[in-house]
This record gives sequence, C-alpha cells and structure tokens, in this order.
Amino acid sequence: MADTPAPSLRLSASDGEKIFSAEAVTDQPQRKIDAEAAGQQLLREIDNREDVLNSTVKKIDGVLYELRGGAAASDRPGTNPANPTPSAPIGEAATASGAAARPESARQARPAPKAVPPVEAEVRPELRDQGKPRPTREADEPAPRGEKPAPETKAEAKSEVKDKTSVPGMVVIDGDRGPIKTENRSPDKGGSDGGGSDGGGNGGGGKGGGGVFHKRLGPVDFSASLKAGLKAIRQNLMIVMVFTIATNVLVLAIPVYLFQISDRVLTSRSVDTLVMLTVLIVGAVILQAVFDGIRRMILMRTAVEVAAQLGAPILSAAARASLHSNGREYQTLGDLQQLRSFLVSGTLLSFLDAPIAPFFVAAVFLIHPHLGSIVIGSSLLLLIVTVLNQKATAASFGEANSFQTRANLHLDSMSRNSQIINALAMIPETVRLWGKDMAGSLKSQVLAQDRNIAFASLSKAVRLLTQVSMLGWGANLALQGELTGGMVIAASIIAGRALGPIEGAIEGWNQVIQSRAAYGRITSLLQNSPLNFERLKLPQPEGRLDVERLLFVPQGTKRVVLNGVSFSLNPGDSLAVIGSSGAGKTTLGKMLVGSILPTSGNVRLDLMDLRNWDQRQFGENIGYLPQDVQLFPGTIKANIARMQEEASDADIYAAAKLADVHDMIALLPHGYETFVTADGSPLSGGQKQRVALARAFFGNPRMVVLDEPNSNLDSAGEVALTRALQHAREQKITVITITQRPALLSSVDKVLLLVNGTVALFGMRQDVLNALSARGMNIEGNPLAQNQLM
Ligand SMILES: Nc1ncnc2c1ncn2[C@@H]1O[C@H](COP(=O)(O)OP(=O)(O)OP(=O)(O)O)[C@@H](O)[C@H]1O
Repeated sequence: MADTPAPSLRLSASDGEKIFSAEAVTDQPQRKIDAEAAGQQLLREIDNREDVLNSTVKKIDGVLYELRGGAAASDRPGTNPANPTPSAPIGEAATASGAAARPESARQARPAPKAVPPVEAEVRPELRDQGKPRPTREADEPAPRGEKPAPETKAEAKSEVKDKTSVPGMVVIDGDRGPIKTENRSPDKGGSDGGGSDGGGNGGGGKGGGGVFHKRLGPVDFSASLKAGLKAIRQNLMIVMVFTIATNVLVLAIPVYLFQISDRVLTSRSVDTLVMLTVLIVGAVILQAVFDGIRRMILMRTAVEVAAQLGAPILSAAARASLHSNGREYQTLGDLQQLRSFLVSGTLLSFLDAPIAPFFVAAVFLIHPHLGSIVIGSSLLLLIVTVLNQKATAASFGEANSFQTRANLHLDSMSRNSQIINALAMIPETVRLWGKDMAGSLKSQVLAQDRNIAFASLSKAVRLLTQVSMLGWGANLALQGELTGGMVIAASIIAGRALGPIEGAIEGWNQVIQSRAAYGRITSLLQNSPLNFERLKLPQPEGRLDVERLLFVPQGTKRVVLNGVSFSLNPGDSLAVIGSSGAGKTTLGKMLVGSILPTSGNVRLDLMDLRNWDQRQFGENIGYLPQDVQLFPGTIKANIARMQEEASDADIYAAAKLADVHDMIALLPHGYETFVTADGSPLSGGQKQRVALARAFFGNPRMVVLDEPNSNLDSAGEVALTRALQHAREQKITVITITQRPALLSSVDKVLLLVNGTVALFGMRQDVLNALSARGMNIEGNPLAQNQLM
C-alpha cells in the first residue's frame, strides 16, 4: 500500500471552458483492494474539488448577475425557484454526462453572442464601449421566467445602477453632479410613471404619447440649495467663533506676561518665576497660533463648501434667467467668487473679532477707568469714521461694480466673436468698447478707494494716538502711584486689540459692500428662479401644436415683430414657414421652442402652454436647429446626445440615421469620436449644420423646429435633409421648417406665409402655392419678378 502512488486528479481548461476531468493513475491496477482504496480517495478528492468548483460557479453566476445590471435578488440563478437555470451542482453534471460534461452554470459563464438590438447591429464598432462587459445571454435563449430582462443598452444599465445607488435626501440638480441637498420629494409625484419603461435617461427615446409618463432626475430646489449653503456657513462660523474666542483670550498672554515681568519678576528678581512664566506664555502663544490657523482653515473650507453647494444651482438658475436678458445673470458666478474671497479675508476675521472687543475694553477698564474711558472714546470715534467711510464710498463702489459688469459683458462677447474680430480687424474697436467701461470702473474705484484709504489712515491714526495717549496718561497715573509700568503697557496692548477689529472693518469696507451686493444678487437669482417651481409631470406629448394670437414686442422697443399669429398642427404634421427676410420667422421659431416668450398669446404643445410644461420634460420632447448653429466643445457623439452622459450609442446612432448624417460622420477620420471645438472646427459649416440636425432629432422628439436647415448645405446635404424630413414624417414627428428656399416645400404638408409678422396664408401646401401664384407672389410673399412670371 505504501508503494502505491496516490491517485492524482487533474483539472484542465480548454477553449475558455472549464472542463472537469479526473484520472486515477495507479501502477498496479490488478490489486483490487488498493484499487478500491484509490477509488475511494479519488471520490473524496472529487467531492472536495466539486465543492471548490461549485463555489467558483456560484461566484461566476454572481458576476454574471452583476453584469446583467442587477435583477432582483430573488431572480439570481439558483436562488429563484422560478428560474429554470439554477447553478447545477457539479456532481450532478458530472454524473449525468461523464467526466467531460460541462455543468449548466459553467455553460452560462461561457462568453455568449450578444443580444444586439437590430439598430445597434449597424453601429460602428468604435461606437460601442469596447472591452466593457455586455449582457451575455445568448440571443436565442429565452429569458428565464421571473428574471428581469438584462438591460439592452448602456443607458438602461446605468439608470438601473443609479436607481440602486440613489441616496435619500440627496437629489442631483439636472445637468449637474454637485452635492446639492434638497427636500426628498417623490419623483413619482403627480402620477404614475408608467413603470419608467421609456427609461428617463435615454433622452426620451421610445416616447410618443399613449399615457407614458415622464421620468426625470428629481425636482430642483434652489431655495433649499441656498439654505444648505447658508447653513454650512452658519455652522462653520459658530465653530470658528469658538476658536476666535480662544484665540483672543490667548492673545492676552503677552500683556499678562509683560505685566508679570515688570510687576512681579523684576521686583522679586526670581529667575524661577521668569522661567515658569516664559514656559506658560510660550505654550499660550503656540496654542494661539494653532487656534488661529484652525479657524482660517475652517473658513477656507467654508468658502469651498459654499462654492460646492451654490455653484451648480447658480449656473442653472443663471442659464434659465438669461432667457429673458442679455446673459448678465451668468456673472452671478463671479458674485459667488466674491463671496468666497470674503469668507477667507482678513475683513471677516475682523468682524469675527469685533464681538470680543467689548471684553478687552472692560479689561482696560479694570486696569484703570481712565484708560478705559480713553478706549471707549476712541471706539466711538472709530465708529463715526466707519459710518462716514460707508457713506463716502458706497456710491462710487456701486458705480465701479456696474461698470465692471458691463466691461465683463464686452469681454464675453469678444471671446464669443473672436474669429470675426480678427477677420475684420476689429480688435481696436472692441478693446475700446471694453476699455470705456473698464475706465469708468477704474475711475469710480480710484475715487472710492481714495476715500477709503483716507478713512483707513484716519482710523489707524486714531488707534495709534489712542495707544500713545494711554501710555502718556498711564505714565502719569503711574507717577501718581495708581498704576505700575507693566499695567500701563499691558493696557495699551489690550486697547490696540480692542480697536483692531474696527480698523480692520474700515479697511475692508469695500469688500463688505461688494460681498453684501453679491450675496443679494445670488439670493435673488436663486429664490426667484422659475426652475424652483415644480411642474406637474405630464404624459409624453404627441406633438399637437396650437399657436394662439401671438404678439411679440421686444422689451424696450415699440416694434411689433409678431402680431396675432395663430395656427394649429396635428401630431406628425409638417409645416414650412416662409416669408421674406425680417418677416418674423426666426422669432416665431424661437417662440415655438420656448426660447423667447410672447408678449401675449400662447404656444401650446398637446394643449398645455409652454410656460407650464416642466422645462426638462419639454426640452426632451422637442428638437431645435437654430439659424446660427453652435456646437459644444466635445465629441460629435456627445453633441448629438445633447451632452447627456448616459445617452446610449443606439439612440445617438438612431438620431444620426434619422437626420441622415451617419454617412457624413463615418467619413470623418475619428467618426463619432471626432472632437469639435467651440468654433465648430474641424467641421465645415454644412457639417456643423447636419450634426446639429441630428442633435435636434436625438431622443425621438415629438416636435422639431428647423430654422433654415439648408442654409449651409450643398446639394447632397439638401437631399439628406429631404430624406430626414421624410423619416420624421414616418415617425409622426411634428416638424416646422423655416425656409426661404422652395427646395424643401416638397417635403411638407402645410405652408404658412408670414408677412410683417402676421399670417398672410396658411393651409395645405398646394393650396398655399396656388394662392401665391394666383396673387403673382413668390414664396417670400413678394411680387414675382418679370423673369419669374415668364
Ligand atoms: N429682440 C429684438 N429686439 C428688437 N427687434 C427684434 C428683436 N427680435 C427680432 N427683432 C426684429 O424682428 C424682425 C424679425 O426678425 P426675425 O429674425 O424673426 O426675421 P426672419 O423672418 O427670421 O428673418 P431672416 O429670414 O432674415 O432670418 C427683424 O426686423 C428684427 O430686427
């Protein structure tokens, strides 16, 4: 027996599959007993290995489950009785099929052909996330009963992950990942979301009425963000105040030291007392430095916290508010910067030190009432200086700020138009425009700062004179024996500490004014933002459009751009808006997508006024190609997907296909991954327009407005555009095309002729064209030229 070699068990792997094989190797198979013993040992070995393999298979199942996006725990293979493909114990598989049999669950672990949706099958390979795990169920294998289907797209997978990881009380502001805490309102309030079956993250893909409710990230609440920001400031300031008190108490160490040296050490001539005092004071000074450092660090973190809490809400609110202005609201981000600077400034520290000043005054009083009176008199004088300083500088600082705001707007417009500025050699003119406001700002600043510096110097002089008079009068008192020399010096130092905050406040007064104004603007922007008001979530629109008596008189003008414009479109209708230049077509187009609001009248999508739609839901259900196409710095892929990170490749491809730009993109060296800069390079004007067209069609919108979509297109582009319009018609998308060219008219059902902001003709295409020719007019509504008549 001892000579009998132990049977060996070999596990081998081939072709990526784990193949279980066992070989019992014996030198003397004729010895029955040995063979039996070897056989039993082999079986034991097999049992052990089975356990190992079973647990491995379970792990693989777990990984597969995770890769499929996480079904309910009860749906895990092997844990759900309804699941027909539980992890088969290895032993059973081996018994059933012999040594080479592959367990069922191991077969599942084998990389399987992907279940690719038809549209995705055509996507270029680089569009897919290479190397990322995909659902592995074989295409022809039915989903086990009770098992949630694996997500087909990245977006679905991500949205499921998001659902799983969402933290109660933390709501992400649309388009932002900032840590903004808002009230945890139920995202499903306002009706059923239809099970969220359309996948809110896919930009609304697969929508189109039928009672499917909108699903979105959650309500925004800028007031809550503001409150959270202020709460962070308040809480931190309370902690800072504790350290401030400690620091100020420890500041007394030096005067106490002086006092003790002159009155105790020098009189007793005790070195021991001196050493002990020095050790104590050194400790106090170090502690004071540490406390001071800590409070500055807390303030610095408070500034960061405020920026993190309010940055995203301010930008969101500014973006929304700029709809009705020239974009100056964006400068509120600069106000946030101002607030941050104030939070880490010495001026704030002076203000924090101020409440402790009365205690210092009291300490001086305790040393001698005369000296205390001098300090109080000086404090009152400094307060008067403070008030005068505020009155003398407030107007000039305000003026400087408003000039600065205007100069910033010029700067912004220069950066946006840098190409035209360079091409037309307009640099001197634009710099002059900026310079005029900048000069105004600097002039006002100089005036204000001159006064501020004068008052600051005055306050400094008052403080120093106070100390001098205290020393002088203190010496006099000392001569009379009412005080010791040490007490006089200590009183002078403490007085300096009492008056310091007032002096600091005067010096930093400009900052106080600016920060107060900045805070006011931030508060007003966040509290008045229309995004604060949660709208009822409606079913996805079908694309019915009603325009009722639109009047538009731009703010500050008396010009009537649109007057009594009314018309209606059914879902799937296509309309061409024609008319001469300046007739109001673009204005009408902007009004249809809600980017400008009418002076009076209504635009309704599925009967609901645009003003009452939830903005996010509305945006996801419409498409817009503006006359002046602008792309965002990013890849073509991201631009088509409206910069949505969670957009699926299939949706991007579908939009590109619908807009007929896939072939054009495919010819670019980096395809969909081509990076587009802010000025649109490396795309040509026509290519930019076509990418923007795909962006307009992204997410299967129900209504699309195209403003001069063929203005930059060549004939191939025009053919592609016509095909896109046909696609849209098949998809029952309501399309409004603003055009001055006859080429697109063949792709629309209806035509609206706008003349001087009023509807001159509206009806079926042929009827309108007949009416035009009967009146001897071209499609711009102008009389036909002689050669056109012939
Ligand atoms: N905010 C505004 N302030 C003042 N005037 C405006 C404003 N918006 C539009 N207008 C005026 O309204 C008229 C119509 O402009 P709109 O851009 O809608 O014309 P359009 O028909 O699209 O012209 P085009 O075909 O040349 O683009 C123009 O005369 C324009 O100057």
